[in-house]
Amino acid sequence: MSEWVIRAEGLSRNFGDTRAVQSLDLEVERGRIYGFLGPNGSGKTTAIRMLIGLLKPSSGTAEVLGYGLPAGAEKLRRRIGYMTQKFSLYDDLTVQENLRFIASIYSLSANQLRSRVEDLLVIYGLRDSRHQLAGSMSGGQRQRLSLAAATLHKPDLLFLDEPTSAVDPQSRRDFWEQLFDLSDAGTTIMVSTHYMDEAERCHKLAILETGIKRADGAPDELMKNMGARVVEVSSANLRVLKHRLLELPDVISAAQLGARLRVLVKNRVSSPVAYLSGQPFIGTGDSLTEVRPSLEDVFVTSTGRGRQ
Ligand SMILES: Nc1ncnc2c1ncn2[C@@H]1O[C@H](COP(=O)(O)OP(=O)(O)OP(=O)(O)O)[C@@H](O)[C@H]1O
Repeated sequence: MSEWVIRAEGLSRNFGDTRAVQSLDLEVERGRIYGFLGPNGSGKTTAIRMLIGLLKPSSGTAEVLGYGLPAGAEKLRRRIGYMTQKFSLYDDLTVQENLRFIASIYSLSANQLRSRVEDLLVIYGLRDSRHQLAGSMSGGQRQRLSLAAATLHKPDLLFLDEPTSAVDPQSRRDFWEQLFDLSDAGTTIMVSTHYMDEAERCHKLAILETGIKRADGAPDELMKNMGARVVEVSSANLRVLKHRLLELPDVISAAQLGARLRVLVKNRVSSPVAYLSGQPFIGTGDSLTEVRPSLEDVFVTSTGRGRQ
């Protein structure tokens, strides 16, 4: 039986005339990694801040780890970890001092504190830099330190708001390995991102645009039920071809990827390759192949946005 860690219904938040989050329904199961995928300003941070009880909803309800919000926010805070977009530790303390300082907030005994900090230094590869000032660390190291701090009290639920926006691809991959370890050990993780590859690693995700959830589900499921087929077109004349393709009523988008165009064709077209090949502006030297959808294609079809 599923065990819901987060349930929200009609969750909304306005800032003056800005409807930052609109009527968000959400169900997140224990031990899963759930993603919010959306561009800047789509409401990811606002949704997360409501779910941790930092921000009062304008309307709607949310229950997180069994606590109704905002009434249960104080109790909830002890059982969650939160890592924000910005580095929020002390630049002028060392790695070890930062962790010890945070640990002291959780009223651990001196022995527990020492042993937990030692464990975290090992888990997050920070043992050799324990005496380094946090302010002098690389983006990847700071991110590992932030994750160590957010998980210090072994939270049941971890909120990560665009955690990898300031790090290189290798650090991002390493970071995700750590998230999978945490998830395997039973921690539920909610992560916001605007990176497609990162969203694809989530067990489930919601695509947000202008505060509205446009689609949700497992990445595979979203790709399967996308409502469009994908054709890649190679041609010597991509720029012109792209504009002609976009004029067709059944073409949703045409995005150039290097020497190819990735064209999304509405599902009602039964044979998208034949449909495109039959257009008068497609030359004999052009090649067309149907390919598998990606999460970026799902994003384009569900939001109407994308690389045109
Ligand atoms: N405290 C606030 N006061 C006024 N407007 C706000 C406030 N916080 C967010 N907003 C507005 O609400 C909308 C959603 O912002 P939010 O930060 O939740 O989006 P986001 O998807 O997290 O984007 P980003 O990655 O840029 O933080 C934006 O239009 C933003 O300007």
